[in-house]
Formats: sequence, structure tokens, C-alpha cells
Amino acid sequence: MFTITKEFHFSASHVLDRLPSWHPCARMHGHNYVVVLELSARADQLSATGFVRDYRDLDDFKKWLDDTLDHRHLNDALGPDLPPSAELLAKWIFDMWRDRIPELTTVSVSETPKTWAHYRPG
Ligand SMILES: Nc1nc2c(c(=O)[nH]1)N=C([C@H](O)[C@H](O)COP(=O)(O)OP(=O)(O)OP(=O)(O)O)CN2
Ligand SMILES: [Zn+2]
Repeated sequence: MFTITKEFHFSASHVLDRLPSWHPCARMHGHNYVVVLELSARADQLSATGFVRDYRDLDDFKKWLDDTLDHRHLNDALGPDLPPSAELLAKWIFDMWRDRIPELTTVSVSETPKTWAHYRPG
């Protein structure tokens, strides 16, 4: 298998309001999020150019991220039923984009330089 990744950035606020009140993340705060899309293909699926997918094809994803999540409150963007943890945000993005990017295999979300959550369907 070949895999490619491309990294995207956005800034947003959130409240993890299902945490106990003593937890700092139960208060509203923000992150400079990093999202990494991983796309995969077998050797026989590569384009004639040798691409899993042209990185430039992901420009639509960048625009969507800017329009949908950048400088937003994630609790509003994801709705009241989905806690905006890094894990569930990664799955939410995967589910939004799996049909438009059939080669998509993993979505990863980082909230801080030390943390990553990864979602790939089991
Ligand atoms: N499994 C998860 N744990 C936590 C999440 C999450 O999405 N998934 N989110 C948070 C907070 O939103 C935020 O990311 C804080 O994380 P934390 O690592 O505690 O960040 P700090 O910078 O405060 O940590 P330091 O240890 O001081 O670097 C919490 N947990
Ligand atoms: Zn947070």
C-alpha cells in the first residue's frame, strides 16, 4: 500500500461540558487545531502520474475546513449531541468526507503539540 498525508490548520473554541466541573476542559477554551488526512491506494490503483491522489485535489477540503470550523465554536458546528473531543471530531470529519475522498483511510486531529487522536473505520 501507498499512503499520503496532508496537514491542515484551523483555530476554534470548544467546551467539553460532559466532563466534571473541576476539569479545566469543562470551561470554554480554544486550540490551534491540526488535522491530517491520510489517503491510501494499492500500487495498481496509482494514477498514471504515480499519485494516490493529487494533493491539490484536497484544496476543497481546506476551503470546507476554513468555512465550517475555522474561528467557530465547535459545540455549535458539531451540534449538541456530539461532544467535540478530538476523537469525535476526527470521526465527524471522516464521515463528512469519506464519499468525496474514497481513498481516505484516517483522519487525525491534534489539539496541542503533545496530543493526537486518530480515526480510521474498523
Ligand atoms: N482523550 C482526550 N482527552 C482529552 C481531550 C480529548 O479531546 N480527548 N481534550 C482535552 C482538552 O480539550 C485539551 O485538549 C487539553 O488537553 P491537555 O493534554 O490536558 O492539554 P494541556 O495543554 O492542558 O496539557 P499539559 O499536560 O499541560 O501539556 C483534554 N483531554
Ligand atoms: Zn480543548
